[in-house]
Formats: sequence, C-alpha cells, structure tokens
Amino acid sequence: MAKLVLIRHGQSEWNLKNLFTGWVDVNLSEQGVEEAKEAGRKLKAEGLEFDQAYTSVLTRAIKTLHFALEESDQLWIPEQKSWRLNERHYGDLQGQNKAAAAEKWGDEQVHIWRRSYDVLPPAQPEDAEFSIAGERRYADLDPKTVPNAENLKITLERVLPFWQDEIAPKLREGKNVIIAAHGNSLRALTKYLENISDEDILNLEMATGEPVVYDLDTDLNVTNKKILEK
Ligand SMILES: O=C(O)[C@@H](CO)OP(=O)(O)O
Repeated sequence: MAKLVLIRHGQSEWNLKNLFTGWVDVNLSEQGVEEAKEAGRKLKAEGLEFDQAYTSVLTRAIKTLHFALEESDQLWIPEQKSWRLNERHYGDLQGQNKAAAAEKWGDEQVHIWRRSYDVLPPAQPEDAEFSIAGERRYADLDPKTVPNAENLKITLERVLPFWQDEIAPKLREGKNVIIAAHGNSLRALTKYLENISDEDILNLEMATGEPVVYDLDTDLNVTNKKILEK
C-alpha cells in the first residue's frame, strides 16, 4: 500500500485578482505562502513521509511543494518537474478577469469553459500577451505539443503519460508520493483515479493548499481518501 497526496498550489496573485491563469507563471500571494506552509504542518501532524515529489514547471506549484516539504522537514526528498502537470492552458482567456468574462459571454458559457470536460476555451493567438512562445522552459517541447487552449479532456491526455511512466511505477513499489500541481491538472488526475464520469467532474473543485491524501492498493485502486481541510 502507498500514500498519494495531491495538493493544489496555495492562492496565487492571479487567484486573488480573479484572473484566468492557465500557463501564465504567476507567483503565490502572501495568503498562498501561508496556505502552503499550513499544508506542510498538516502533513507533518499526520505523520506523512514521502519518497518522491512531483510538480509542474510553474512557480506557484513548485513553491507550494517546497514550503510544504520544508514545514514537514522533508525538503530533501527527490523531486521531478514536468510541464505535463501544468495547469490546463486557458487559451485566449488567460489574463482576462473571470467576472468580466461572465458579463461578456454569460455565466453559463463561462462555467462551461471552466468546468466542462470537453468544451475548449477560445484559442490563444500566437502573438498574445501571455503566450509562452520562445520560453526557454518549453524549449525541449515539440512545438506541435505546446497547446494554445486545453479542456479537461486534453489536460488528462497529457497528464496521463507522466502518471503512467513516472508516478504509477513508484506507487506500485509502495513509495509514498506527493504531487503539487494545479486546480485542473489535479481535477483531471482525480477523475482518472476515482473513475468520475464526464458529467460528475463538473462538480469537483480543488481548494488551494489543501492536501488530499489517498491510500492506494498495489493495483492503485483508492482504498481511502482524506482531505486535510484548512
Ligand atoms: O485560472 C486558472 O487557471 C484556474 C485555476 O485558478 O481557474 P479555474 O477556477 O477557472 O479552473
């Protein structure tokens, strides 16, 4: 049996400003730093010890991981970063205010873009302000792989190879794993882990900085789930 902890990054500066974020590399807010540290203290209080950490290539998730590991005295554990754990790419919505978008396109349309499984948000043009084109961080990626908009389905399709190749083998060996990532990359993984239907996934929310602790059997079936609430 292995333990798997999923943690969405603490509140970011753009969560605070209510802006669509996606692949834009914003920092944690002050509250976000506190949430990450508090999560670490909760992990420690639960006696959770990890063998391996995974995170995205985005600052808010990396820093959340580090604050949480530092507070639980395990900043030393091996960690691997992958763009496959990035937030879903929010296309042309990135940088826009969520409330203003709801006024422009209507609450229902914006809710569909935010929470549906397979509806794509509008694509990001190449010359958009928040495009990652030319960023060194993604230099090794085949340009055809770099998204210009993702729904949850596409997000799951790019998370899964990393899960299957890197994370699942560790868990099968009985290693305890922590993944610090994002609202939607973790919703995608949760859908897969808990076998949630395309319809029901609309209702799943991930709170910032709240560790979700799973017990997994050797076939990686969930035998227990516990949320370390704020
Ligand atoms: O803006 C984003 O990238 C995400 C997560 O903060 O927002 P949403 O709540 O719409 O999934």
